[in-house]
Formats: sequence, C-alpha cells, structure tokens
Amino acid sequence: MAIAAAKLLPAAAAVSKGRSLSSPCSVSYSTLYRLSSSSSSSPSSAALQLDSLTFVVSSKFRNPSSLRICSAASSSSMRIQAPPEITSPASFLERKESGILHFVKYQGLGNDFILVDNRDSHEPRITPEQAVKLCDRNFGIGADGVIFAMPGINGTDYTMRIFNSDGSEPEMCGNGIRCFARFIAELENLQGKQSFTIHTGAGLIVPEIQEDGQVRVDMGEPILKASDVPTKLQPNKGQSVVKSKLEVDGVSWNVTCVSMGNPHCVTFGTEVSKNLQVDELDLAEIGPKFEHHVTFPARTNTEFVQVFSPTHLKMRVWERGAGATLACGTGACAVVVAAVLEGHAGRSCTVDLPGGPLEIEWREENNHIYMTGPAEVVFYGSVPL
Ligand SMILES: N[C@@H](CCC[C@H](N)C(=O)O)C(=O)O
Repeated sequence: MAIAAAKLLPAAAAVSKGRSLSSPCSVSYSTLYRLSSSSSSSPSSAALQLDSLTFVVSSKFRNPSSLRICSAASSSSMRIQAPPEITSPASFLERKESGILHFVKYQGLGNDFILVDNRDSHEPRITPEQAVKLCDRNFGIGADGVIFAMPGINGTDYTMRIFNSDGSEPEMCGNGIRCFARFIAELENLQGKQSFTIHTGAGLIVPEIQEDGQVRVDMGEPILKASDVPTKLQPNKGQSVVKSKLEVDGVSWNVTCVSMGNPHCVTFGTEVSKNLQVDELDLAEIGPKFEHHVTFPARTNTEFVQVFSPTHLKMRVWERGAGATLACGTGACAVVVAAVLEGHAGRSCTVDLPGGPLEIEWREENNHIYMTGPAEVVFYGSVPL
C-alpha cells in the first residue's frame, strides 16, 4: 500500500504546518482522519484525497470493536474538530451529511466499483455526470462504475442500478452484483452463507455468498434472439447469430451475439486466424470499433477469446461505456454460451480474465447460467459532491 502512504503524507504535512486544505466544504472536513485497526499489524490501508477531504481506512476491518478513528494532527491552532464516532462500516455509511457521499470501493477480479448505500430512495444519490467524475482515475476516486443499493421492487430484497464510467446505465453487471451482495451483507451485518433476490435491468438475479466468501450468482437465462440482443446481424441459427461474419476495420471476424441482459459480441477469431492469441490484440484500437459498430444499436461489450481446452478459456474484454477492464462477469457468461454454441467447449468452464478466473456453468436442465468468483473491499471513503 505504498500508494496510500504517498497520498496520505502530503495531506498530513499540510495540516501539521497549519495550512488549511483548500475546501468548498465545512471546516470539519478540513480534518485528516485516520481509521485504523487497534492491532499493531494493520493489514492494509488506503487514502482518498479529494478537495478538502481525506479519509484513510483499513480495508480489512471486520471487527467493529477493534475500530478506532483519530485525527492525524491535534494542535489547537489548527481548525480541527473531534472526529465523529464510527463503530462499524455500516455506521460510517449511515452518516448523512449534505454535499458528502460516503461510499465503499469494491473490486471483483479488478473490475472496480464505487458502492453507494441508496436503500432509502428509488432515485440514485448521484447523477450520471457526477459518476463520470468520481470514476475518473486521475481526478476522482477511480472505478469502472458506480453501483447503487436500492429498495427492492416486485417483491425482491433489493434493486441494483449501475452507471458505467462514461455515465451510461447498463442493465446488469456480473462482477458488480457479487460486490453488491458483499456490500449488503456488510450493511446488514450478516455473516456466513447468505442469498438475496435482486431486481436489475436484466430481471431477477440471485447472488449467494458462500461460507468461503466467494459469491455464486444465478445469472438467469441468456438471450439469443438477434433483435433482443440487440444486433442487426441476420440470424443464422434459428433466431440467433452464431459464428457469423462481421467486418470490423477491414477484417472479417467470426462473432456470436449473446445478451445477459446487456449485449455481448463474442469472437474466437477471424476468417484467416481462427485461434486468437488474445495477449497480442491491441484492445484500445479494435475495442471501440466493435462497441460503436452500426450493427449494435445499443452499442456492445466485446469478448476476445482463446480456447485452451473444452473446460478452460481465456478472454479479454472491451466493455461498453468502460473500455478495457480487468474482468467482466456478464462477459464471461456470454463467452461460455458462445463457446458451447460454436462447439469449442462444454457447459462448465474456467474462464481466465486479466484480473483472475471465474467459474461459469450453463446448466442444461433450467438454461440458467451460474457464475462463481470473489468480491472484496478495497477501501471506505467520503467525497464532497
Ligand atoms: N463489468 C460488468 C459489466 C458492466 C456493464 C457493461 N459495461 C455494459 O455496459 O453492459 C460485468 O462484470 O458484467
């Protein structure tokens, strides 16, 4: 956590020299707070410094009684107030000050999200424009998207909404829903095996936290009907588009189109090069050309796949609205569906992504896809809006 320390020190120095940190916020936010484990071997910590507000917290605190929060400087000449008492991550998030957003940053295989407790409203606490700023990796917190935990509708426990880092709103997010489940367990102080019914733009999704902390998600059924994906490519297998030709940048790619609630275009190769070496691709060059191709009226996520064996695939992804990410859960599900339809793999596969592996199963008896993978806290923070 060298980065965290590097970010912390200038802020601490500014306070200790009696300089107030430039701030549009109230004086209490000119304080540098440090939240640490009472154990001397604090496992990890991270700092967030945005305008006047710097909040440093351990990413591993799980025992509220071991929490303590303290200001980093205490001279009476400085405009520092006693820090508010924080006894748990949930109580931290429950603090509601106008103009301040409390959040938890989570990641699932490096696909990272700002999680917002929005359980008291059906309206997202921030706008798409604010989400774009917060997701910026240089001028903001840095994330692939912002996820809102909202009240359930239609009898579900919760609703998940998400903004991509470009401010667009996708229907679903596989890595995000694993993070969402862990976030809810933290907010509700639930331990052990837990499952939730979540309303999303892709319908009902059911994540289950396992004893080992991994999250297994019933992702529902894939949608293969071309007009529902949506794609303008002509169906060539029933109503589906399977291993069809798509011209992108003068190259003829073989593509299969799958929706997991959100659209995916999966390719295992081109007309001339049937087996992709995915590490050799220039994703930033080719990805946007798929994303904005006229054949995808709602834009598309694109997965480039290499087959190691019928149970082991490797993919890189260019996400709609987020660009190259380290992992995409809905993408990994779409890849296994496409691999089965094209005859490259069986229904249970390990899919390697740049951020790590996901276990995917497309079950024959109910047509549902199950995804299993991790979700972890990165840090807790507050940011002026
Ligand atoms: N990373 C996500 C997908 C997020 C949404 C996507 N960018 C879209 O616009 O559809 C995942 O893990 O599924």
